[in-house]
Amino acid sequence: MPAGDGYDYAVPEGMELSPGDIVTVPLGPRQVTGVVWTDASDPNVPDAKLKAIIERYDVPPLAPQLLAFVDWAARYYMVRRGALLRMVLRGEQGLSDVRGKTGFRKAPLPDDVRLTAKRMAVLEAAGEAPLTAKDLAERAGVTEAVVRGLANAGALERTVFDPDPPFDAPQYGLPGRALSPEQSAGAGELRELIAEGAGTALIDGVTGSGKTEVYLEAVAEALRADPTAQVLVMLPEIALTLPFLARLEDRFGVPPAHWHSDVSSAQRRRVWKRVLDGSCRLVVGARSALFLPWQNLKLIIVDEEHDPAYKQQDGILYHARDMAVAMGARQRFPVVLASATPSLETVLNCEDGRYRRVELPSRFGPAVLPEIRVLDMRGEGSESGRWLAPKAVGAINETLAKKQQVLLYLNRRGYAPVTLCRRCGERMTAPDSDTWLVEHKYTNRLVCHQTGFSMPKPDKCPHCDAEGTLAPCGPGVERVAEEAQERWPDARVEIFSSDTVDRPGSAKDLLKRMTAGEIDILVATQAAAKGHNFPALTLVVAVDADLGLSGGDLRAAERTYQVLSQVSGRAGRAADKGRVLLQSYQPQHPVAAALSSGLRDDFLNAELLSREEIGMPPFGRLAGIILSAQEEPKLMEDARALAQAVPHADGIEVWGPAPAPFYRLRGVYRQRFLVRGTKRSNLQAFISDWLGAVKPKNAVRRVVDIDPYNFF
Ligand SMILES: Nc1ncnc2c1ncn2[C@@H]1O[C@H](COP(=O)(O)OP(=O)(O)OP(=O)(O)O)[C@@H](O)[C@H]1O
Ligand SMILES: [Zn+2]
Repeated sequence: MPAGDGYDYAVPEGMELSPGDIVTVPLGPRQVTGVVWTDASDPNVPDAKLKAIIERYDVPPLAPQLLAFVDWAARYYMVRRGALLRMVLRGEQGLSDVRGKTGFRKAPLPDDVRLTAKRMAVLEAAGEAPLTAKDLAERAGVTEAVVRGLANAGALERTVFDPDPPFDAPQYGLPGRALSPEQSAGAGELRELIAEGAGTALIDGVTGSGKTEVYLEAVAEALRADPTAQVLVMLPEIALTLPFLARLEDRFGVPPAHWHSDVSSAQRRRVWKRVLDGSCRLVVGARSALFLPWQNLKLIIVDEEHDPAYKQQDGILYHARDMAVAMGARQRFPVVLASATPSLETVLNCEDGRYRRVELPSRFGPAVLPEIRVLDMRGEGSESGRWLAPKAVGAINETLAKKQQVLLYLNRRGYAPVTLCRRCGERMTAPDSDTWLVEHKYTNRLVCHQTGFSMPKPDKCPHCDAEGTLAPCGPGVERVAEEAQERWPDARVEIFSSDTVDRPGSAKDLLKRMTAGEIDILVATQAAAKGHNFPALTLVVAVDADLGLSGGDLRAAERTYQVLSQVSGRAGRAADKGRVLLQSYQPQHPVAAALSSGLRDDFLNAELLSREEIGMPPFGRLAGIILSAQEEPKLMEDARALAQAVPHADGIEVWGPAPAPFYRLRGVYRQRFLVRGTKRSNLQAFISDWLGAVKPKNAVRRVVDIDPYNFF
């Protein structure tokens, strides 16, 4: 059924079915996996016309509360039920019957085996535990034929096994670490929440206060209270690191199941299958883990709840934190959010008494919060072509002299954000988008960060044909790293951004080297801001603390505040006190003031007030409607027709159409409406009436974004 809202099928004689059963059905010329939604049939479709269900899988049915949630979420996000169900079925390879599969594992190497590079890769990937030819080939990056060839040569042992064994049960009875009195009190409150069996709590604790230790107590309690309870610990993708998994393994005695975009298909299949049969009881995952086929979910932890990465930006535009809270409320289980910089949505929910607030105001152990200073770049700016102010250079000198580590934070990938022709002023843009190309020196290419388009950096200006006139403008991480290496030739300088850690494993390596003190200066984008513990890191410099304040985004100030406090929170997490320098051209901005004074709540209150004044979230509700088409006239026609058809509704306003900030992206033109309502408005009903009244023009795509976070 993952096609639309559902289809009717006939049940063949002798097949017993109930809602939630997973089946194979014919759909047009194909056979697809579907889920039985109801046994009620549509009286308008004569039984004789129905095609029959082909097969029912011998697995437990999806839980009734999961079906109900899919229905609810589909209505909330105004998408087809089938589209949401497709996310639930994302591990459907777990349906194939794999009992008694042939697997391959390490064997003593016979002398006469010819070893090629591909064969070596397989031998390296093979272990004591058997893997199917497919899984082993995937790990080694070769074809299955290579695996079979090695087995035939006697270098791998063939064996029959279950490739998706159940997960070992988490040992909730192990003692956790000794908690501080503050942490104990917090854990006590969460245990109360588990006993009550419902409600949302926020662990509001400064960076390094030990929020993880506290919520792990709640996890243990939920596992203990119900022998079939399942628990999900959700993190932003990027924070799902090895040290975090190791911490969970320490606490519960077994490696936790984990789920995110980088897990192998074998792991994905196993987790999905074992969540469905209920034997996998503890999953650590990124946002999509919310849609695993849970049987008895009893607790969700949402760590770093403020993180914008919880909002999915393509496909179904859901917000995983919001969905977790909604799921808990509808299925009656507790949800625990954690953050040092909670979102305004969550802050307001706490103030209105809807969420319980658990506070951890100080760092654990001897560590204290770093001292934060704003460097006024208007007075003490850097020399031209350089990006570090003299005071920052001085502080870095002192830190390196003490053999401590420095983090230079700049949320801009690449070498330079803009490439200009010095002769004619031409700004390099992508050929099919209104986006600037960013120079990446590392690869010597110009890259569009919106679409991923890239091209070699040309020798000549494409506009005026002058040679060698294309010049980088402004800094990216690569350029700051270049400056650091020039100034401190002996220092070990490395870059942490999605370009330098693009392979699975490379981020792990880099974090390991940083933790072990093998890097002196780490130049990093937001990728390094989250959750890491670098014991010898005592100085953080935000190279451009204003970046992010511009752009007219509703949440610009809030996000800048959050990311700068998170980055600052990396400094001085062990015994040595940390220092943070924020280079800013707007030192009087409330964000800078709140960071240096440490008066977070003043900032939050001021920000709440200004949102309330303009009726914006979290006080009002927003939805975006994005129209896109390859042909501009059709797009404009559709936009005008919609603009004329805006229905009247009390408390709801529609703005637009306006060109989206990137009007042309990948050759597609985009116009946008923004709908604002009050907290009580039914935006979905309004939008559905409105869009339903105007038949879309051919080839114009309309996407509804409920609770938008991005306005491009
Ligand atoms: N009770 C405890 N016993 C021993 N070590 C602890 C305890 N509580 C916290 N720690 C240590 O303090 C450090 C910070 O803890 P943790 O990572 O849980 O903080 P956090 O509040 O999640 O921080 P952030 O918001 O910065 O990610 C970690 O190295 C952790 O191991
Ligand atoms: Zn030119």
